[in-house]
Order: sequence, then structure tokens, then C-alpha cells
Amino acid sequence: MGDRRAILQGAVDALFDAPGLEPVALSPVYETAPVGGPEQGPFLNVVLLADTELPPIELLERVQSVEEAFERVREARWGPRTLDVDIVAYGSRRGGDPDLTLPHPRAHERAFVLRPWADTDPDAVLPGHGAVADLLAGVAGQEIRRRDDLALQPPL
Ligand SMILES: Nc1ncnc2c1ncn2[C@@H]1O[C@H](COP(=O)(O)OP(=O)(O)OP(=O)(O)O)[C@@H](O)[C@H]1O
Ligand SMILES: Nc1nc2c(c(=O)[nH]1)N=C(CO)CN2
Repeated sequence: MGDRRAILQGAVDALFDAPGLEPVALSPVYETAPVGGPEQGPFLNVVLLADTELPPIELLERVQSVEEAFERVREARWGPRTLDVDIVAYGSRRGGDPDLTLPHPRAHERAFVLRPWADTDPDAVLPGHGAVADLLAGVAGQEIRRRDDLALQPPL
């Protein structure tokens, strides 16, 4: 919802405002058909790779504080929202804490995660599921479109 590109850029920048997280790579922007939820417009999705010294739960707090800073609005589960920042994976870590499931339990079935992730790291592996490049074959039917006209500035 809102000015999707400006919100994404602001969120990407805000994630690195505090110490403990360093950007490594930012994917192209994809415009993607909504997966699940009510009838709604297309999303913009990006994947960000970062190095961190923060333990996973502190990274989740960072991510959630950025969502709050952008006054995240979400009207329904999987419905329209201003911003959603998920932790797709944290190294090879696997864990089922309901507050933080690693890797994200639905990442393997989402082209809007796998495509930009493979762009930033062609050798990426989704723990428990295998090579991201291989998983892409299973989501080939999902509608996603690269929008280079909406590309973000990499965070400094
Ligand atoms: N890997 C993760 N990344 C982000 N949040 C997670 C993760 N695992 C569990 N959560 C929990 O999920 C909750 C956020 O769920 P939210 O309502 O934003 O789901 P969603 O992003 O809309 O849907 P989905 O989970 O299918 O992407 C948070 O309270 C958080 O504690
Ligand atoms: N295209 C698209 N669909 C979604 C997305 C998303 O980021 N992009 N996020 C969801 C819940 O996190 C649910 N559905």
C-alpha cells in the first residue's frame, strides 16, 4: 500500500541505521502477483543479503522496529500492507520457535523470494530444501516481473 518503492527504499536504508548489520547485496525489484490473501494489487519484492553479528532474535527485533517505523499497516493475513520484512534464512540455522522460524517456512514455495535471492547469490542454498536455483523450477508458474525502472539504491 502507498508509495511502494519509496517505502521499500526507506526500509532498506533504515535496516542499516544501527550497528551490527552490514549490507552485502540488494536484489532487483520484482513486481509480483499476490500469493494468498484477499483480492489485491501486485506487491513489490526485494531480497537483501547482509552480514550480521546480531543473534537471530535481535535481528528479528531490528526488522520489526523498521516495520513499526514505517507504520506498517496490514488489514488481513496475507492482505495488503505498507511493508513486510521477513527473515528468509540466517546462515544454515534451522529452528521452529514460533516467533522466529528459520528458514522462513514458506520461502521454498515463493517465486517472489527465490528469484531475487538467486539474483543476489546464484549459489544460495535454502536450509532443508536445497539449491535456490533448483527450487525455482517448482515455482515457474508464479507471475513475477523484474522492474528495473523501480530499482533501489543499494544501502551505503
Ligand atoms: N522467519 C521469520 N521472519 C519474520 N517473522 C517471522 C519469522 N518466523 C516467524 N515469524 C513471526 O511471524 C510474525 C509475522 O507474521 P506476519 O503476520 O507478518 O506474516 P506475514 O509476513 O504476513 O506472512 P508470511 O509469514 O506467510 O510471510 C511475527 O510476529 C514473527 O514473530
Ligand atoms: N506477491 C507477494 N505475495 C505475498 C507476499 C509478498 O511479499 N509478495 N507476502 C505475503 C505474506 O508475507 C503473502 N503474499
